[in-house]
Amino acid sequence: MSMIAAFYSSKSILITGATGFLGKVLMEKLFRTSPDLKIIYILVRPKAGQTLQQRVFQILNSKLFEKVKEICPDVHEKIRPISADLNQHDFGISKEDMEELLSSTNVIFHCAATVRFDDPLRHAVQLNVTATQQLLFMASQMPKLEAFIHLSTAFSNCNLQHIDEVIYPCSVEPKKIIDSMEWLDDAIIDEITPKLIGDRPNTYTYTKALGEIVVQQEGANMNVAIIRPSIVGATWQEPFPGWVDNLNGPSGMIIAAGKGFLRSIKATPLAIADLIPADTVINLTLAAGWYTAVHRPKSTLIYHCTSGNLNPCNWLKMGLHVLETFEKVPFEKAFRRPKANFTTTSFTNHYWNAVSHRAPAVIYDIYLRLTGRKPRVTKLMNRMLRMLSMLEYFVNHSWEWSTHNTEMLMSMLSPEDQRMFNFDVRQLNWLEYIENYVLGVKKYLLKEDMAGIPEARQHLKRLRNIHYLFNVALFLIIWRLLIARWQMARNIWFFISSLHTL
Ligand SMILES: CCCCCCCCCCCCCCCCCCCCCCCCCC(=O)SCCNC(=O)CCNC(=O)[C@H](O)C(C)(C)COP(=O)(O)OP(=O)(O)OC[C@H]1O[C@@H](n2cnc3c(N)ncnc32)[C@H](O)[C@@H]1OP(=O)(O)O
Ligand SMILES: NC(=O)C1=CN([C@@H]2O[C@H](COP(=O)(O)OP(=O)(O)OC[C@H]3O[C@@H](n4cnc5c(N)ncnc54)[C@H](OP(=O)(O)O)[C@@H]3O)[C@@H](O)[C@H]2O)C=CC1
Repeated sequence: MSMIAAFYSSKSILITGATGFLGKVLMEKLFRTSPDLKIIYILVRPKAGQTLQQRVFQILNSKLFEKVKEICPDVHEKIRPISADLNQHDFGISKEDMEELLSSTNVIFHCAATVRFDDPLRHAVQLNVTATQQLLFMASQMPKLEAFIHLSTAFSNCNLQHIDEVIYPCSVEPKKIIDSMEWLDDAIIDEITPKLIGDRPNTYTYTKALGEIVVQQEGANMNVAIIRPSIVGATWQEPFPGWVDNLNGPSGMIIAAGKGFLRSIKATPLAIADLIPADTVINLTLAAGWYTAVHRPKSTLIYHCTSGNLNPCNWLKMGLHVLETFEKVPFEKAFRRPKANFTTTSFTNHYWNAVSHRAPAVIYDIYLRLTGRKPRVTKLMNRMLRMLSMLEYFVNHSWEWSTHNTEMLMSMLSPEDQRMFNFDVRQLNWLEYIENYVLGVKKYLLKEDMAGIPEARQHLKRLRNIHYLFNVALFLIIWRLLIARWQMARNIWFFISSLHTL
């Protein structure tokens, strides 16, 4: 019997961010491996005109939960959505709900965060720091609490090159930052943001670092652990390979490349592409929850959930394999053929952005306008370029994350748990993983049917012919202009014609 699965059976578990990418994989795994668990409370806000129940219904009816519904048919009754907005005081939770949460919760998984890189500091602090502090305050009033697991990011200290499983101090104490957000106005916050984030690239990584310090300080008397995943990608094995449901990180870029929008990217080809599958992150998270509650380590343990030092893969290998997979499973209605390369200098990057990204978008929009349709490609292209500029930092640096705690945890698991909650990335075959990732993006994100592959291939052939025609036409126009204006070009032309008549 799995010790981890047995631990979660009959437990009341509170999850924040359960409607997010990792939160859903976490809930799925919990229900699949511990169908006897008592209840999962999820803090959810109503969104896009949907009630809490509708949001939960949508999640449970997705493909991700198909296996769970077989194993745990009463899953609907075991999820209790609680109306909560982490931006509000006490999260806006009703008195009755709060009482129930405080008296029943055994384990907390704190996954909610803003993962947007460019969020204004005030908003990022509110969600990634203040809300974490408030949740810890709630946790301190839970008599039955056994473990508090905080999801952070391996990039919270990305200003360092070698990162250990420790919490690093920030120049200003989180409490001072939280306080100052209350009285500083937006203009001043915007002005001081670059100074505060210092050599980190964005407010996300900075506020996640502050969040960790808060966890260490406020959670000193609790059983707390921090998980630091690197770049989370589609699932590797469970519940099935390739599941992904948002555009963050590499997924959006895979779409952009597969649809022919992304043709070049400024990246260091041999830098480590530290991707980690979502199910690996969740297996480690659940194992850490069990270990924290049962073994009660004396200090807050931090677990790096990264692949680089155990099973490294670089951007070149990854990029090439993504492109190779497009040949097997092309995406439908591509804008251009999927073909991309890496640029390494700012000059070549600007050049290829102009020639391969902006110019085709402008030309296509002119065509749309001429045929009476609404131009839209330049807008899409600008959005992609913005995203690309935000990701650039992460594809041009390499980090070394030590993984002593993660390896220690692995060694503490029974053989059964090592199989059921596998987070040993040494077993990951990158080529197979990337292929399934691209396939997953096609099926679950783009919702494209595999039956459409022959038509997608035909479309790519048409694009290739248009490309050849375009190049020939361009060549003839330039040549004609040269002959008209340049004596040397005329001489060459006469020379070639005379060769032909010989
Ligand atoms: C020689 C061979 C060469 C081979 C070459 C091969 C090359 C070819 C192969 C290529 C593949 C392999 C390499 C890939 C490299 C990837 C590197 C990844 C590094 C990741 C590091 C992560 C480290 C940290 C990890 C963490 O710890 S955390 C997780 C990471 N966090 C994020 O990734 C959030 C980022 N995002 C934002 O920060 C905001 O999104 C923001 C961008 C500001 C926009 O912001 P804004 O303009 O306001 O737009 P939105 O409101 O967000 O969206 C507005 C509209 O755009 C949509 N849309 C949002 N996004 C995206 C998106 N991506 N893509 C497309 N659309 C998107 C949205 O659906 C909405 O559509 P609509 O509803 O309007 O129709
Ligand atoms: N994905 C990645 O590449 C990585 C993620 N991480 C960390 O993992 C955790 C989960 O990330 P991921 O699942 O990808 O993120 P998502 O963006 O997919 O999910 C974020 C979750 O937080 C919830 N949330 C946001 N704001 C509020 C709010 N005001 N009140 C209540 N809930 C809110 C969202 O709810 P709603 O659905 O209502 O928006 C959603 O459920 C985060 O802590 C992140 O920092 C770390 C490394 C990499």
